[in-house]
Amino acid sequence: MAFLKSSPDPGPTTDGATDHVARVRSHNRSFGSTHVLRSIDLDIRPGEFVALLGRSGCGKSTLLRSLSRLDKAPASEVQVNGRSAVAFQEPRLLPWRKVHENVALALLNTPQRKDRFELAEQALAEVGLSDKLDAWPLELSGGQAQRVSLARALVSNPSLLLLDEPFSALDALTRIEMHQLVIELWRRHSMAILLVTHDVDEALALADRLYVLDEGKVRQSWDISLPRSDRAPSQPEIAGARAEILASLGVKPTPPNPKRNPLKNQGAA
Ligand SMILES: Nc1ncnc2c1ncn2[C@@H]1O[C@H](COP(=O)(O)OP(=O)(O)OP(=O)(O)O)[C@@H](O)[C@H]1O
Repeated sequence: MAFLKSSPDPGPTTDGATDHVARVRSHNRSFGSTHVLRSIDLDIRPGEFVALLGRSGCGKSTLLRSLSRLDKAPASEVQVNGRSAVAFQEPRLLPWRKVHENVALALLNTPQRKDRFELAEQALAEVGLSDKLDAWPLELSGGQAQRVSLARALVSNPSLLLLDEPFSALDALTRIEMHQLVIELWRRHSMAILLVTHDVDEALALADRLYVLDEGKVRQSWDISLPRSDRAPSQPEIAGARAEILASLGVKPTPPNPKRNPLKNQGAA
């Protein structure tokens, strides 16, 4: 079964349409004479998990900043319906605030201190850190700090969660645990997620849809219908999808090591 299908181009903007949490049309962003984003079209539907993949410097974080409103874009180019929240590559916790206070900082519109604490407590329980409420950020491991950052993004109940390479600094095992956690949170909260990543396998494992960005342009977009739990995809299926995605960026997959003994892997050596 082919699980990678070319996704149709986003249609024209319809006034008042609410079939999307984010809609980007002909979005350009330049810094001085450097054109970073060039006529980007992109849609994120409610509850959808979208990955944005591309080489370093192609404009992924710039697009995420437009979507998060950290960088102000014209409303005709970037529309986000509802609240968005971001988790960055570095957890960005305030070292002089306890863990629960760092999470509660995202609740500026919740006036009662007690309510802020309860919501922070709940969000920290969801990421498995009930025992770290009163810890200081410096007492956390990298993975735990990243969980706090996720709790801080979740606590405001966003309809769009923006993840800017939040797992790239973690070791491989912690990264797998974080993938599982994000999928669990995504299912429970039914929010849409945009994950910025360099990692083709991470995008394939997590996303429903994938946009490949290259030199500030959307090169290609795909629907991914890779079953997450019912049936593990076969190695050739994954390899085929990976090769197709890499080809859109003009990259060839790493060839097998010719010195490796092929019999060894078959258990015959
Ligand atoms: N505030 C800014 N002022 C000037 N140039 C900027 C600014 N923000 C981003 N850029 C430039 O825009 C380009 C794209 O940066 P961006 O951070 O979006 O890339 P990226 O794809 O997220 O890269 P990476 O994967 O390495 O994080 C880079 O050349 C960067 O130097």
